[in-house]
Amino acid sequence: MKHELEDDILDVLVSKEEIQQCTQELADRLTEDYKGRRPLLIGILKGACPFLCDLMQAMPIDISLDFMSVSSYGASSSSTGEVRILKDLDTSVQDREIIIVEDIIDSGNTLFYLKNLLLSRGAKSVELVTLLNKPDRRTRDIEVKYIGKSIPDHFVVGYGLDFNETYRNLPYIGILKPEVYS
Ligand SMILES: O=P(O)(O)OC[C@H]1O[C@H](OP(=O)(O)OP(=O)(O)O)[C@H](O)[C@@H]1O
Ligand code: HPA
Repeated sequence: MKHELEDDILDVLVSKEEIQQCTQELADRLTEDYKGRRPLLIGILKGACPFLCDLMQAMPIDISLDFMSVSSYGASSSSTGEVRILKDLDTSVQDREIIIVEDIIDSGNTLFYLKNLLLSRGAKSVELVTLLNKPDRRTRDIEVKYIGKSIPDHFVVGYGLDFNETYRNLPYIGILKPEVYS
């Protein structure tokens, strides 16, 4: 029998409808806070792509857009939390108001590093928006102003989030069946 992605999902944690609702609420807040300020939205590849696409279309204000791709060095063992930049920005951040867009914040290491990097490059302000937040996993003290939904410490996939580069195209956030890991 044909194997479908859905066969590997134990439970739907955040439905398509709930994702849409969280996204709209975040977009409304960002629209209100950033109108007239032309923020630079920076999407962190690859996981943030579906969320970024939906979020920016729900923000009827002037924005600009760029992307970064980063990879962690085994973050928790590094006190500086350094991450490797695989793709850097095309745009200068000097004096820009930045909104970093993420699908999920887990340890907080990626955003801790990126926020400090962009401030050191002369950004005027840097705020973080994430669809999902896993507070139980946090090892970095970072302020995340815009959070869609806080979730328990499950490994989740879908809507951009992957396991071994699979499941990113599921339209909802799901918990994987344990046997998929083993
Ligand atoms: O808070 P942290 O512990 O730093 O984890 C969060 C990071 O991990 C995920 O990316 P991942 O490295 O899996 O890359 P991907 O988006 O390409 O899947 C996610 O998109 C964040 O960038
Ligand atoms: O729960 C997760 N799923 C997929 N990628 C992730 N990166 C951090 N947390 C997760």
